[in-house]
Amino acid sequence: MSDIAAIVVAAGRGERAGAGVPKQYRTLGDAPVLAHTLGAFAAHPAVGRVLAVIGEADAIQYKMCLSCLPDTRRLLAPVSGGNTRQASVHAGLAALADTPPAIVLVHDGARPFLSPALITEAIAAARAHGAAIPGLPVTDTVKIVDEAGRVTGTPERAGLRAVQTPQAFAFAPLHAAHERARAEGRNSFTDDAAIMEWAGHPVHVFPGEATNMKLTRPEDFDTAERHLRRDATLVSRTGTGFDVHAFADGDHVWLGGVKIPHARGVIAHSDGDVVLHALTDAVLGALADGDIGSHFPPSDPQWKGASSDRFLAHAVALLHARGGVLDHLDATVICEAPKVGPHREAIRARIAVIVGLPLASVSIKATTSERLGFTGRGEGIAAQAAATVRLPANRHPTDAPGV
Ligand SMILES: Nc1ccn([C@@H]2O[C@H](COP(=O)(O)OP(=O)(O)OP(=O)(O)O)[C@@H](O)[C@H]2O)c(=O)n1
Ligand SMILES: C[C@](O)(CO)[C@H](O)COP(=O)(O)O
Repeated sequence: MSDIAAIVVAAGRGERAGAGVPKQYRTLGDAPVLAHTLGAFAAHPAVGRVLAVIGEADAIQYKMCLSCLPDTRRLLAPVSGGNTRQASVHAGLAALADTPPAIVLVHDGARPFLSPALITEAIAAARAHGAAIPGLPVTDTVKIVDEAGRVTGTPERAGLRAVQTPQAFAFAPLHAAHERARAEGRNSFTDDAAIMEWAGHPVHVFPGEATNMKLTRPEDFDTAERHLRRDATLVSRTGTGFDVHAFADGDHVWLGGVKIPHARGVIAHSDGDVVLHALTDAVLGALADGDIGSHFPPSDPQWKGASSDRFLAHAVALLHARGGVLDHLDATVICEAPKVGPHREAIRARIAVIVGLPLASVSIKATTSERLGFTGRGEGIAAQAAATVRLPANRHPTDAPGV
């Protein structure tokens, strides 16, 4: 089982959004808000368990959400929340404490647009820093105002971040901090990072996503519907990639981010992972944005021996930065040996985690070249790949006529 669990808090009443029904159960597109949110975690390859914290009276609405999800296998039975967000998160942590995960993600049920890449980033940042939260630079000037409406201060804007969820933590210290806050009657923390700060833990901030809005006020639902409609107007593009490395002395090769024992190694500036290189070129091809060599020149010493995960992650980050969505990856390894079959599922799982796709959208195939050519003679290994993405029409400079 994965050592990562997600707690989705959805026990609020949505007073500020109005409409007489908790906002997480209002319909957005073709499903309740909460179904979108839970679906994002349930489909993420790295998340093993998803726990919803719901209102005591909301069991029927919650069941409706489940009926909108294609796969509910990783969803645990929901638990009841408390009177505050803090109390609801505490209820979720308490429910996980008997079989604690290493990392827990805490997310608002009312933030339905988080991307798979943000979940991947949150997990990586929590592994690296213990406590990590997504945040965006503030674009308005922020004032501190007293009860009479008088400005009492203007904080330096450069150091401010508007923070979001998923907030990601090593489970044990977050659980302990929540327990301590509860025992000491500290009940007014508005996010989990604040509890960790209060308990003396450093918290790292990584870039959030402008689209990861929290539905809070009535007008937010119009923005959310517009966001969904924009998604429907994305145009599909396909890119292809191809890569070759010659065999040399060594005892392993890297394929799709997995180290595979083999009687030979490869000659390469990086780790020589033909699968990740071909996939990186395929994503860059779909973006019409050069190739792996133009983004990571082999002449640059910093890429010497580099793990190729970062090349593919970079290409996918470029796609997201342009408002695009990665839909599917497909690669074929061409070699006489090593045999890819025994490693296929591990490779698919690793790639799924690197790019934040569900496993069902990552395909790995292999073929020999019938002993013909350089692969047939065992002189080297090759891979070809295709990436299917969706992009906003006319967003990239190279879409403009004449460019
Ligand atoms: N007692 C609470 C309060 C909030 N939440 C959840 O925490 C998230 C962020 O809270 P917020 O946007 O404030 O939601 P509400 O409390 O529902 O909104 P409002 O304050 O307008 O009533 C939401 O997904 C909400 O359902 C919760 O699980 N339990
Ligand atoms: C956790 C949070 O979403 C981070 O921005 C926010 O603090 C929740 O605040 P709310 O008052 O419960 O909406």
